[in-house]
Amino acid sequence: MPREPKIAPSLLSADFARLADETARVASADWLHFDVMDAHFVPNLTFGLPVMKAVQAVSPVPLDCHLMIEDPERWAPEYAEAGARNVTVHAEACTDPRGVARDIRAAGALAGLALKPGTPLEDHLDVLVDFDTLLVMSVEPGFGGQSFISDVLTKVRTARRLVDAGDLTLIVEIDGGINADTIEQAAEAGVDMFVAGSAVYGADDPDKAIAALREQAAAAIRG
Ligand SMILES: O=C(CO)[C@@H](O)[C@H](O)COP(=O)(O)O
Ligand SMILES: [Fe+2]
Repeated sequence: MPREPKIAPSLLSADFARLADETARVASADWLHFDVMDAHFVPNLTFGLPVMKAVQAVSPVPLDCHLMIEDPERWAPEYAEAGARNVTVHAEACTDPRGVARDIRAAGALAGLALKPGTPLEDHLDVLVDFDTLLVMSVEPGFGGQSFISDVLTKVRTARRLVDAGDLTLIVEIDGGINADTIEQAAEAGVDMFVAGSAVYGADDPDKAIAALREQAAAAIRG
C-alpha cells in the first residue's frame, strides 16, 4: 500500500483575531499544527496553553502541538492532557527526551521529537524508539513564510529507511517552506505528514489548497 500523505496547516499563518473561523476553514486537514514559541528557545512569541485549550475546543481536526520552548519537560504533558493528538518537543531543548516522551504518552498523546535543520538525526537515533513522530524542520524555527532548506531531506530519507525496515515506528513529519514547489521532493524523500502554513492560509480557499497539496504529494509517492 503506498503511503497516504497527510496535511497539517499551521495556525501560525492564520488570522489570530479570528482563530475559531480559521480552524473551521481547514476542516479537511489531517492535523492542525499549533506552533508554541516562548521568545527564549526561538526569537518569537506566539501562544500557549490557554489559547491551545480554546482552539482545541472548537477545532474540527486534532491538534499537533509543536513546542518551540525551553524546559519542554515542564509544559509538554499539559498539552497532552488538554487533548492534543501529538505533542512535539525539540531535541535541542530537552534534558530528558525519553522522560518527556513517556509523560506525553501517559497523558494520552503521541510524542514527537523535532530537529532543527542543523541537528543531526544520528545524535538522537537512540531515543527515537520512544517517540511516535519525528518532526524534521526544513526552516530555522521561529517564523512562517521562510524558504525550504532541501538539505534536511537527507534526514527524511534516513528516517524513512529505518521505518520501512521496521527498526523504528514513526510518523515522519516535515515543517517549513512546504508549498506546491517543494512538496514533491519531500514526498519522494519519505515524508508522511506535511506542515504547511503560508501555502494553506495564504490561499483563497485553504481547503482546496490542502486537497491540491495532498494530491501532489500522493502523485509524487506513486511516481
Ligand atoms: O514551526 C514553524 C516555524 O517555526 C512552522 O510550523 C511554520 O509555521 C511553517 O510555516 P510555513 O513555512 O509553511 O509558512
Ligand atoms: Fe511548526
